[in-house]
Amino acid sequence: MSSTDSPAHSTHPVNTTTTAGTPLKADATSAHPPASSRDPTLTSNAAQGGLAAAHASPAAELASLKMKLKAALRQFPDFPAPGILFEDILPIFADVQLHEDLLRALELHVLSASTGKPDVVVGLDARGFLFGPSLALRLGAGFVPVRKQGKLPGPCETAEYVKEYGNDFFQMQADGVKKGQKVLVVDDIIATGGSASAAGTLVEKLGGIVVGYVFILELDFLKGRSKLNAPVHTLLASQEQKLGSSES
Ligand SMILES: O=P(O)(O)OC[C@H]1O[C@H](OP(=O)(O)OP(=O)(O)O)[C@H](O)[C@@H]1O
Ligand SMILES: Nc1ncnc2[nH]cnc12
Repeated sequence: MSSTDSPAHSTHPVNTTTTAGTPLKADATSAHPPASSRDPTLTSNAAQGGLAAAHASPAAELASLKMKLKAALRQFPDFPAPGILFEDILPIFADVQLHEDLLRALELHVLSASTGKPDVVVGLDARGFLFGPSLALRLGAGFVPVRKQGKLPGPCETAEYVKEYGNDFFQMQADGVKKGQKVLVVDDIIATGGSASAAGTLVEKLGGIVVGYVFILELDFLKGRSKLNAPVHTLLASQEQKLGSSES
């Protein structure tokens, strides 16, 4: 898998908004890097230059798809709490072509992984449900949800976790994953890694083997991947630091 190992970076096109308004194109700031800068996760020079229409390789196709996906993200300052720059992935799903591009990019990413095809895709409540089942179908894998506490019937395993803006409990049904099954954990965003780490803990409690984690977007300044004990694959990376932070 051509995993994005997310070296230090800071660049992506930025749409911001006032607290209640429509997102606006913004000037670059430390928290909102300039739109013209290159994103090191977009690795193909050809794709960056818009020359990858006829893809010479899966890597070139993936680079081209990433560029389109990244341009669709929106940022909302101070949501859901002051100091949080919220990354909104929903425009991807509102557009048929971008939705298709996302699934193709994730499929390319996973199929190039040395871990091979998983038996089960585990998606995290709630945004991991937006694409987890579709990706599972493409991979010929089952889909099993991790849900917030109190939503699942029958015997469940529970894990508490802390995320970028609060803490919560996750649950999985006790028979959701069978002993020895290979599991790919997917979610839209990794921030602190608390949510994904708790999901991995639940899978392991059920006897599953976590073969990898896949995210659309990584807030790599939070170093969430350090909490995860299996390969981490992210399509895009964003945000050098928290909104309002005085660090350079
Ligand atoms: O890496 P972390 O710091 O744990 O943060 C990442 C998690 O936060 C968001 O979910 P949220 O709990 O806001 O729930 P939602 O998907 O229901 O909006 C996001 O979808 C991830 O699941
Ligand atoms: N900054 C952020 N934007 C969107 N979802 C998140 N989940 C955790 N941190 C987030």
